[in-house]
Amino acid sequence: MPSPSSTARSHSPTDWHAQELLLMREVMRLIGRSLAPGLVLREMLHLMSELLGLNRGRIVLVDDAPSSPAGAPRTASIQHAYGLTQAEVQRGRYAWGEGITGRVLATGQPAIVQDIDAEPLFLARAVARHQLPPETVAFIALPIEVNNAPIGVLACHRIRSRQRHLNDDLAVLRVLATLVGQLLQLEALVAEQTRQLQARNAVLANALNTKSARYGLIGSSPPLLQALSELERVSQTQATVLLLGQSGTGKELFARAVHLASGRRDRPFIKVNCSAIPDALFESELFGYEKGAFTGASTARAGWFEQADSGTIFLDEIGELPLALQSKLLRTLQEGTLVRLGGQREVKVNVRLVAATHRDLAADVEAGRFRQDLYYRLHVIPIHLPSLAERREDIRALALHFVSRANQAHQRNVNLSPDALARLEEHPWPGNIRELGNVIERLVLLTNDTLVTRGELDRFLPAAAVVLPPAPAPVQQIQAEMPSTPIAAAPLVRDYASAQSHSVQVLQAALVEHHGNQSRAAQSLGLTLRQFAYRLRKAGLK
Ligand SMILES: Nc1ncnc2c1ncn2[C@@H]1O[C@H](COP(=O)(O)OP(=O)(O)OP(=O)(O)O)[C@@H](O)[C@H]1O
Repeated sequence: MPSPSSTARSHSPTDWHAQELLLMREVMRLIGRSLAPGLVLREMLHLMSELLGLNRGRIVLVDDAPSSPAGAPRTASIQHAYGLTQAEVQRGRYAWGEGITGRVLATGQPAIVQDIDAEPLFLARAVARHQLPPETVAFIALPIEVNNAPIGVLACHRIRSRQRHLNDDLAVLRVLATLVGQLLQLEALVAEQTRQLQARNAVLANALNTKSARYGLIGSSPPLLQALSELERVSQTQATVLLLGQSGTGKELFARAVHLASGRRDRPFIKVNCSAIPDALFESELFGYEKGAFTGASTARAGWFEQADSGTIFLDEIGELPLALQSKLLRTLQEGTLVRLGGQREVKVNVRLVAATHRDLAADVEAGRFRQDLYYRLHVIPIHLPSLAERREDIRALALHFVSRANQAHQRNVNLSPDALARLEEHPWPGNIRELGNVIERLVLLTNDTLVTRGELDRFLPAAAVVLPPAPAPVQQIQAEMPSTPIAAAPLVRDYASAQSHSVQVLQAALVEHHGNQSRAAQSLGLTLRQFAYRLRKAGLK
């Protein structure tokens, strides 16, 4: 290429225009080649000098010193340069408002110094005056902005006695300063996303390495690991396990873990949600029926106990089991046999029972709602599952796990900012892990942002006062809503009061009083959990 000073002085306006276009084309080409702005910016400054005679170009950027105390004076320094020695670059540090460069930073306004020798504010700090040509030298400094705030300065020297018009140089420099701002903003965005992905990977890798991951359980908090080690100790035995814990704490996942950790892992795992089955259907569902046992029983059918033979049966919400069936269950557990509804024959079953409840079974025994002998039988190995509030250190890993899962399921690319994760750690989570999972899924589906911050997250967090525990599985909900026409004479059919027996306000007040605990709220109104849940749904509260 020709030397800058010779070309700069002999071009026609058309030549200059061609040089400008060449500069732009070269810079654009470079941007496409590399994401590292250092290379692009240095080459841009080189071409400014080579093609337009705008010499000793430099990019001064605000010093980003997170360790400096709040309120410390801000400074900026030369980060990219062309035609400056190492020592000159080192000297290029400016306080806010200091000299021409500092002023451009402080005001966000461009500065054009026609003659540096005549400008008292000009510092000649980076390049000493005697290093510059003896003729009149101009200095141009333009702000580099991101989101309308100056983050740096693009500056260069210019020999004043050239034919090229100053305004033409300014027009090109303005475009270049805008481009630099965009490049730096992109670089910051990529760096932030990379940092977040690395942090997320670290948390997920850590979670995967823990033994809980073997059962699909995320978390490594001491209370979770404690529950897990109790589980592993008993999994190889045949003993009944009783999982205690609030709704949504992972009782079903733990029940599956008991099954997977046992020698029965290749045999069936049958889950039964006792709170979702109408009383009249309990016996036939659990123990099966013979042909002709009731109207409509045109064929015999094995119940869930038989289907779980040589595997594991998980009776969720066992506190909801009608009293009459509690004694039948006890017999099956003690003798390993059952008799189908309408049958005579004893059928042998080899089933391991895992039961779960969020109720205080001891209190139910006391109140005569639960058989004491069955309670003792179930209570051989109780495992307490911690609430999410007792294991806040797991919230981050769980949240990231749910974000990943929801992103995959809905083909989205949503991330949580560090302050959003901190907000999740502060939330009380009365609905525990299920509530956390639901909030994250809703957020991933509905947010318009790819990076969700604390403020955006707040829109998705429920108001603290009324937090409803989650609903049972959908199929079983349908069963629960079926009219309760007794199939066989059930000795303990609960009285189904009218669905409008309690107003919305009464239902809501009961929930608030019992901190969202549906069982307690139902009890306080003299309703079963199912009756209560049904009314909630009817009232549109669920
Ligand atoms: N440690 C965990 N890691 C990942 N997901 C979990 C964990 N614990 C629970 N979950 C998820 O949270 C949700 C609720 O868990 P689960 O159904 O096992 O709770 P629960 O205690 O049985 O609730 P309920 O008493 O209401 O039946 C499920 O989607 C489950 O996959």
